[in-house]
Amino acid sequence: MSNEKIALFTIFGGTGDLAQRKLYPSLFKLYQKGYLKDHFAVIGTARRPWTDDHYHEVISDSLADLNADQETVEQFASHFYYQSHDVTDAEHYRTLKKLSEKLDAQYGLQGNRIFYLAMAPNFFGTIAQHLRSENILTDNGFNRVIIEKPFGHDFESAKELNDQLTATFNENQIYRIDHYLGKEMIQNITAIRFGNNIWESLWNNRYIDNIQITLSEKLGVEERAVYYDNSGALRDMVQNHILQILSLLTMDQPVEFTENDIDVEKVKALRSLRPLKPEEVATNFVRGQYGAGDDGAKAYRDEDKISPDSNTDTFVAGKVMIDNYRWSGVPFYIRTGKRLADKFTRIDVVFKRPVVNIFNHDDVRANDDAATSLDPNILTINVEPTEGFELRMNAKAIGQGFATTPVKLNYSHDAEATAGSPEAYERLLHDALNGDATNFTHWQEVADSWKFVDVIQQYWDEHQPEFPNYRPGTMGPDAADELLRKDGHRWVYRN
Ligand SMILES: NC(=O)C1=CN([C@@H]2O[C@H](COP(=O)(O)OP(=O)(O)OC[C@H]3O[C@@H](n4cnc5c(N)ncnc54)[C@H](OP(=O)(O)O)[C@@H]3O)[C@@H](O)[C@H]2O)C=CC1
Ligand SMILES: O=C1O[C@H](COP(=O)(O)O)[C@@H](O)[C@H](O)[C@H]1O
Repeated sequence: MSNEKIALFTIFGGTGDLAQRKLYPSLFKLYQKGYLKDHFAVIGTARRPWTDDHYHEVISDSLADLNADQETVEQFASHFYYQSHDVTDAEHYRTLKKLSEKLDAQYGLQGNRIFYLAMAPNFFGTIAQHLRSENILTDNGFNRVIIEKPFGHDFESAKELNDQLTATFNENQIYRIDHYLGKEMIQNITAIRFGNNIWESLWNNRYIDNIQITLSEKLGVEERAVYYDNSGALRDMVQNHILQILSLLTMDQPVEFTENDIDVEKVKALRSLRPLKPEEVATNFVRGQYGAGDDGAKAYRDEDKISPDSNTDTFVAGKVMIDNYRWSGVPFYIRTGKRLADKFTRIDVVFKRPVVNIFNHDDVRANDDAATSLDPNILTINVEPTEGFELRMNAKAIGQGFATTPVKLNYSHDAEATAGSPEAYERLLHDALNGDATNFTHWQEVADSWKFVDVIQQYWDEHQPEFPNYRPGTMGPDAADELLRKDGHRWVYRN
């Protein structure tokens, strides 16, 4: 049976960085795998006056790292058409409509349309509005719109944007990208939780002590300084990726593994986040900005296109509580930042220690405490660069006598399987072609996430930070360690 998908992609922002670095290579991989074949076409659109021939060269260059054979690349690129225009100009859409109809007839696209908005978010509303007013949507096929992040700057702007989009598209036609949801190991969270009785029966406040989510980046803001300086780590990484991961870790079991059932549970989890009062922000959240490195690395404020007195956060750590029966009392520690020690994403699930240490009764008596000096079991989900799981347990140390020692059970996907597995954007484009929005964020999730984050951002905006406060190559400011220390915890990953 053929797996071929039929669609016309219209990429707004076809000359941009995202299109060239992520979208064209991902579409090409779908082409190599036969999901895209004869019945697809792509219109790239932006203001630059490119010709189709030049566009084909750009497509070909964007695939350079994939080492594909030239003939396949040329065949793939021949499905691409470039249209130069300004998206604020209604004339643009009339030309687009004509070209779309021509390509539909030429490639047999059955009215199926995917509109990919790979542009600055301030254009999303106007594009959606023109797609409606200029009758670009079809009656005979599907119409889906993929929206890049950021989805708004706060709850109000996100709502305004959503209202603009829903004036043209139904919620089930809107695919809000969160590329973390396309990552193999993030998708694995539901598999390990709901596919293993040992985990699901322990996945609650009786057995779990705390959960830590770390999204650490070694690089700085690179080419995206202007966007980042207006955003900061809280908006850039916490509102979306981290809260999405948190919702997958904490949601209750969906009735079925379907988009709707999963969405219902994720929304419940996000609605259970304990909202912070402004006066609680400083004790539950830490912000940071990197200074200069000993090796001559620039401070954030000295980076290109960054304001020299910028108060933008390049690091966030926080303690999040979830007020429901399953999670009451369990802290979720989150952190993310630029120019940290290394590039990795991991989740550490720290279990409660055994209540009695039969191997050392003095230990219990001395502490007068339920916890013992036995190490806690820790399940680590390595999201990247290694993909796999690690479980720390206590075992008998080899040899005479009886002492316990921590050991690790380790599983990693093998390098060959990982190399062949689809990249996040490829997976998500494939899902959108299939009409499956499970790994996209629904409006209610976006809304609840912004409401949680807005309180923190607003408090920060009203209070002057003491920046810079961490050195590049570290895991952020000392206050991020103190955040856990004062609860009697510590980060599982420390450098
Ligand atoms: N790049 C990345 O790694 C990531 C990007 N994103 C998001 O993706 C979106 C695009 O980002 P990115 O590709 O980096 O941005 P770029 O600045 O590289 O691209 C912007 C695109 O918009 C086009 N454009 C700008 N103004 C107009 C206009 N008035 N009419 C028509 N086209 C216009 C530009 O082309 P021209 O100048 O020719 O008009 C260009 O193609 C943003 O929402 C960003 O936040 C999200 C995650 C990662
Ligand atoms: O969304 C974003 O994510 C990247 C990090 O993504 P990863 O897949 O490389 O972990 C981040 O660099 C960027 O600032 C942010 O907008």
